[in-house]
Amino acid sequence: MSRTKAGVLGATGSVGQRFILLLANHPDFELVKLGASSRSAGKKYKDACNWKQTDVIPEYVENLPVYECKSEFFQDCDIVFSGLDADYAGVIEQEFADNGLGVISNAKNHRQTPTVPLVVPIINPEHLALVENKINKAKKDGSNKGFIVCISNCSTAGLVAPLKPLVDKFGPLKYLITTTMQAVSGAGFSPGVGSMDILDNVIPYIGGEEEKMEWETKKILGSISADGSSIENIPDSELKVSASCNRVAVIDGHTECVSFSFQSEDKPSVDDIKQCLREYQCEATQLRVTSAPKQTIHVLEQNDRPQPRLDRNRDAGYAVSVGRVRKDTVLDFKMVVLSHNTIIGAAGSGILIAEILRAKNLI
Ligand SMILES: NC(=O)C1=CN([C@@H]2O[C@H](COP(=O)(O)OP(=O)(O)OC[C@H]3O[C@@H](n4cnc5c(N)ncnc54)[C@H](OP(=O)(O)O)[C@@H]3O)[C@@H](O)[C@H]2O)C=CC1
Ligand SMILES: N[C@@H](CC(=O)OP(=O)(O)O)C(=O)O
Repeated sequence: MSRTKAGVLGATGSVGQRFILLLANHPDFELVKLGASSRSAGKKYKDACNWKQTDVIPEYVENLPVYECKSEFFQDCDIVFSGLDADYAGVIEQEFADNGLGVISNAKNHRQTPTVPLVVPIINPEHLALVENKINKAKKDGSNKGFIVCISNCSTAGLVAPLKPLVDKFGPLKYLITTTMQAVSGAGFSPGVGSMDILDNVIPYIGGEEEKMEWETKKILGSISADGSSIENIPDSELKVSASCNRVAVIDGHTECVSFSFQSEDKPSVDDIKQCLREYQCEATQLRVTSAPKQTIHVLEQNDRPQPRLDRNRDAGYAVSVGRVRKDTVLDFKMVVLSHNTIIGAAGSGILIAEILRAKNLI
């Protein structure tokens, strides 16, 4: 099978750089086009980009030209990954989809659209059925095959990862409370978080983050409509979610303290919870796609884990770590969750979604 040709929008930014690292030498994808703002367009990537990754820029990417983000320049791509600034992503991604391109987006703009799946690929890949239905329709009647898939907010990805297997096994949740400690890479590079603001400090506010976590959870845990064209969120009356978000002096890896209650009065034990999480295997692993984690959720027994520096790279950042699972005195249970915010919380999820679409011959 030949490699799938890929483009990256917002290629110079924090998420864009992570896309480039993950696509470099990827056996399934060939990175052929890069896009960013008009400030960068026309330059070689190495001159347009303020590279901040700990690995060097892949050699063949250094001299690739950067294009303006217009679909006419990306028609040779089979799939386009977007790490665009959310101030511009909405219009640009829609123009790409309207012109026949498939876009996997990290930006928030289209997440609330019911016909756009909001996917954490280790958790709800079944929502990609919306894309499958659209592509199959296009094959039949020649309609536009362009689509947008959104990746969730990075903190939401970590939150829902252990909850979905628990809901599948023990039934719906009633209450969910999370307090996050989010890495600085989540705030991007331009301008990002200043060192004078974050060193020796904690910032107890991340604009818009709490609202996103509270509603995105209900879409990701929601279901596909009967006609297969949209996602129906869990109603607010059935699940109450409360998020408190904080920025901490960590480079990569979002940590969350999560408490939750099930609707059912028939409660599982702490051991039941841990066993369910350990046994969970995501569809990507079953499909054996390239970046699938071997172990989707790592349950850690040491009482001081997970920690971002020690645990964020488990399964190359595609897995989520859970520790300190215990009974809660107010809700049913509490635990600590850690996820790599730019891998399973952003670019890595995009790659995994594309690998799943490719495994199903949809791209
Ligand atoms: N960082 C993270 O962990 C996560 C971020 N996200 C989301 O991903 C997106 C990107 O975030 P991040 O990488 O942190 O942001 P950055 O600020 O680091 O990068 C933004 C990118 O958008 C490009 N851009 C800016 N203005 C325009 C424009 N007018 N037209 C075309 N391109 C433009 C920039 O190009 P140029 O260099 O030319 O200005 C740059 O490539 C955001 O929507 C963010 O909310 C989602 C999940 C996690
Ligand atoms: N806001 C997140 C990053 C993110 O995921 O943002 P968004 O939901 O806009 O994609 C952070 O600061 O860590």
